[in-house]
Amino acid sequence: MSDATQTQAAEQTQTTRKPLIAGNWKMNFDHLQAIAFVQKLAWTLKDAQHDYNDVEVAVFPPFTDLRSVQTLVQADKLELKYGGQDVSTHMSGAYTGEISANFLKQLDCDYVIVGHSERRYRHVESDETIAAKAKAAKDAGLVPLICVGETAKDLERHEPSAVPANQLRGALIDFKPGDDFVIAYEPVWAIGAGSAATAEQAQNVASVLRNVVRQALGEETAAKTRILYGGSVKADNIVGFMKCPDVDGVLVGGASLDVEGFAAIVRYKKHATY
Ligand SMILES: O=C[C@H](O)COP(=O)(O)O
Repeated sequence: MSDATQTQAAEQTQTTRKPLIAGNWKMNFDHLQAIAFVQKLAWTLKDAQHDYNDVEVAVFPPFTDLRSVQTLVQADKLELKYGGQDVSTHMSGAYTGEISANFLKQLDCDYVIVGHSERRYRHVESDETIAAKAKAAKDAGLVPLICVGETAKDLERHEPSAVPANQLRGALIDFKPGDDFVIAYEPVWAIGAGSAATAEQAQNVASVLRNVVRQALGEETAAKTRILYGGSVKADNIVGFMKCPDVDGVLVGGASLDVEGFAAIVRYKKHATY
């Protein structure tokens, strides 16, 4: 398929992919703060008449908050999705400190993040480990949100898309056509930096990543798979990313910890001209 045909195909299918705005809280908020945050977010979005069918919203609290979030979501019948920030490659047994995908599923998690750069680099997780985590999530009925991204050092030696594309190929090794997963392209140099990639940079890598999915799992899977951008996303830069044909949402870190700021990101269509 030529580049032009691929871009045209991407533009046509983007409308069928529901945008996902995801907040990764990282190691912030205890369970009481989590309850207060989710309640306030739900009220803010309700007041703003947010349509969750139009734009999906998910939060990724620390493990210790998940039961509280589940209780609140169920009691108040919230349409908010949630998930874990990491998962074990194992399902049960003598793995001190690990949390299995089945445990997350039992808490009605929808998603789980795998391969975040803070795990890849600070916890030295290999592509093989991340592939095993993505498989464990899938096998338990969770949708893995697979993070990929290049460091500033990678950029000295490679094209921007080279490392993320390789990471994605590695993570998808056990996936079949039709499987559900989400990809988050997070250039490591933009995470927590205060300065994001440009929309053009995000689109260029996202389109390569969609091609990786196309080559590995076929056109149908490539067309339905959502690709998020992450790295210093805020209310004042999200619109540029959401206009990219291959970007279907964002994974927000720091700016997801402020209810008003995160709600403004969720409501990006209100401050955009489409
Ligand atoms: O998971 C989220 C990313 O690491 C982005 O974090 P950030 O929005 O604070 O740059």
